[in-house]
Amino acid sequence: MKLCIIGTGYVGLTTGACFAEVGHDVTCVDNDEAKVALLQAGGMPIYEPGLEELVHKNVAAGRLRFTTSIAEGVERSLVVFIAVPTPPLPDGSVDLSYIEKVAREIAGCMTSYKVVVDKSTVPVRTGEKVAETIRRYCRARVDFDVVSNPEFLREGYAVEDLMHPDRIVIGVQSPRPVPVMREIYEPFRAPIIVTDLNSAELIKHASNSFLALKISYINAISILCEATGANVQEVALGMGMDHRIGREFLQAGIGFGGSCFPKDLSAFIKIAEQLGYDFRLLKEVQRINAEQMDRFVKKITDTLWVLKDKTIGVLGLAFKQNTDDVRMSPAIELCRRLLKEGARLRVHDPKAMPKARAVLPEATYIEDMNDVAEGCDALVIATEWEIFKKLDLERARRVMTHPIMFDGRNLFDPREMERLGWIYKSVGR
Ligand SMILES: NC(=O)C1=CN([C@@H]2O[C@H](COP(=O)(O)OP(=O)(O)OC[C@H]3O[C@@H](n4cnc5c(N)ncnc54)[C@H](O)[C@@H]3O)[C@@H](O)[C@H]2O)C=CC1
Ligand SMILES: O=C(O)[C@H]1O[C@H](OP(=O)(O)OP(=O)(O)OC[C@H]2O[C@@H](n3ccc(=O)[nH]c3=O)[C@H](O)[C@@H]2O)[C@H](O)[C@@H](O)[C@@H]1O
Repeated sequence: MKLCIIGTGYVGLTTGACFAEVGHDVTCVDNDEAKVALLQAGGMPIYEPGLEELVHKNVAAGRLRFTTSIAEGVERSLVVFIAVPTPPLPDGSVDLSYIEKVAREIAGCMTSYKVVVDKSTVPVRTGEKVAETIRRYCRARVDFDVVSNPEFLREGYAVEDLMHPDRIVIGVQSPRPVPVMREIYEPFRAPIIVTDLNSAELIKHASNSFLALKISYINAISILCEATGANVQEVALGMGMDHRIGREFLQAGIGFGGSCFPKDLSAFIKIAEQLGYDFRLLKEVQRINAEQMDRFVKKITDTLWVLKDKTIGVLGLAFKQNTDDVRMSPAIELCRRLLKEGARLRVHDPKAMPKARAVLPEATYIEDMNDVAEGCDALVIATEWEIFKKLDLERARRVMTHPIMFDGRNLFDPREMERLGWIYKSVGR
């Protein structure tokens, strides 16, 4: 099937590569000329495990190409996916100007029937507006269908999630585009849910909000664990083994971040408000998340007392492991809070240092994670990278003024850390 994807970012690029991998003919479009030039030259604008190989393989096979021209992509394809940003506005609602602009541009160059699929995360009723816009701006007066096909991939596992999805959601206004959508997804062998446009859009916001709720729930439980000497990881395990609850998304920590959960929560609360419902449950999820960071910073200041002129080593800058993405990263937020208190920072991340430098220029960047502790008054774990479990703890202990670790991701065993001579503080244990 000939497919076009508009917006070659985390979602567009990984989706495009996976569609090509299963045999579709894919044209990825982006209006960022530098990004397209980089991709055409064989470079990669993002780090995502397995993606580079997939892109190179499918470009070489002639199934994947990059362009800055929407007209070229639309002309060549039957199905046009929209995967452009939907960032938050200051009041929490969604900036839909990228979607609207792309919808107009697609309409302007359509000369035959197209299926226009929204993959960006959008408020309920956006698909209806996209359809109206295309109708208004399509000079050629050709037929089209608008489909909502939300994306559920996680950064850091994007290729795996796309190749083996739990489900595919297809929201339609009529049955006409359903066979085409089924054909696109048939190679992925996943359950397909066909529903109406509004339900599909709600499924996406409701899913992300529920996952955020799960994290805030376990973070709230971590407070009770700390107050009673219980262990939040064991509580989470005991809860999660009930298959109705499930074990995932029960990792207590410094709170969730990233380019999606915070913005999607705000958006969902705003949409609910516009529809006449005060979604207080989700406001509480936001409040618990903000307080979790406050509590962690307080843990550091309670122990170190004055942070001014102290040196703190921070391991982790990405918003989670396996990615170089620092958008709305709790680790970056934590660094900013420590800098504000007057601390000096020695920081390291396996992949996110180039992107972090742009938003956190005040820190000293250390190439080797084992060199971070040198001269530090404390070490902080801010991102759940598996590799940090291999930190040379004995060497770190020797080169620090005092071996204190604040583990915001519960990577180490508290008893073992104490045995090794550390003052060790984690979350909910
Ligand atoms: N990042 C993620 O893990 C996930 C993101 N989403 C949603 O997918 C959407 C896209 O997110 P990301 O891929 O993270 O964003 P991104 O910022 O990484 O990529 C978006 C791309 O669209 C391009 N673009 C903007 N306007 C354009 C235009 N007029 N014409 C052509 N290209 C244009 C940008 O240059 C950029 O390369 C958002 O709605 C997001 O909420 C959904 C699931 C997962
Ligand atoms: O809509 C989106 O963009 C995506 O948002 C999330 O994916 P992502 O933001 O890539 O990352 P997650 O793995 O969900 O982690 C988000 C944040 O929650 C934190 N987290 C996650 C899980 C957990 O148990 N505890 C916890 O604190 C992570 O550290 C991270 O800061 C969802 O998991 C995806 O299904 C969705 O497609």
